[in-house]
Amino acid sequence: MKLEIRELKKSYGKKQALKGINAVLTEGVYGFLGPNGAGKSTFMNILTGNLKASDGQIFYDGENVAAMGSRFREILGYMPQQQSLYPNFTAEGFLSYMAALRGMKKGRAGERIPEVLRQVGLWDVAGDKIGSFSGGMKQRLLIAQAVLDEPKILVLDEPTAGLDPKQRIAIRNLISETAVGKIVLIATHVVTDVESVANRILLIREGELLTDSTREELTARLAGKVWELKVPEERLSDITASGDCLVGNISREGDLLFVRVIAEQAPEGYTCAPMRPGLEDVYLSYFNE
Ligand SMILES: Nc1ncnc2c1ncn2[C@@H]1O[C@H](COP(=O)(O)OP(=O)(O)OP(=O)(O)O)[C@@H](O)[C@H]1O
Repeated sequence: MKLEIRELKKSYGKKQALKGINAVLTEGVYGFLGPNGAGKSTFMNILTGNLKASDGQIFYDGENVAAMGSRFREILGYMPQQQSLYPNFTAEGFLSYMAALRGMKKGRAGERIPEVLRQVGLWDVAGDKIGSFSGGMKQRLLIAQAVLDEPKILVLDEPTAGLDPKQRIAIRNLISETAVGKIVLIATHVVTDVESVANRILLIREGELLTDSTREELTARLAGKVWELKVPEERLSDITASGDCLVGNISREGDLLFVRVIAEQAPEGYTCAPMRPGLEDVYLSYFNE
């Protein structure tokens, strides 16, 4: 299974939102990371057929998806950013409706709906109205509709937006479980959403793909460059103003601050411990501006 994106471009008037994206996706989970306005939604909307590209093509196993039409949509599952789901539908009713929209046969929908409701942990509330659901439950229902027709390609746009930390973990685990055997693309600017689940990371900025690498390859580039400094509060501005390092997370213990930085060399004059680079550091190193 292969999804190939060739020189994909999109302009809105003078604004070039995608400037020629090239990528080859095979089975696995891809984290599609970039700051607001980078072009993630534009890319996802083109992939899911909601928006027309200005130029370029997408191929699925060598076949142009534009020519595949509804055959491509049938193998695609899409979880949009959270939207107002019909509050008066029950979870089960909503999935029946989505199954009908997708043209699923009644018998198959009847088998799949209980299956996916169980998978996302909503079986017990299958008959409850969506209006009574929490944000996390709604996200789970959106995942359920995306995987209902057993898509080969699963596209998730900001799957944990608006959720609390516990719900985020539950959604991430659910994505890992449902991802098996598929091409899964998760667009987000929340690094922790993809850190543990994605095999590959695509970084996008201003419509350009900066890198397509494994997490390990990306973090290896920062080996020996991430440090934690112990800094008295009054000296924090020295670090932020120095320009020698990128400043990441800051945590406090009493009067001392623990400041995570990326720097070519250990900053002098501070108690300093080397740290193992993570994806957050990678993100900071690309998108600090
Ligand atoms: N309909 C539109 N008309 C004009 N400009 C647009 C339109 N949609 C998006 N843009 C612009 O294209 C660029 C890419 O936007 P896009 O929504 O794809 O980014 P994004 O990475 O998804 O951001 P976010 O995380 O905020 O959703 C931005 O500069 C945005 O302002």
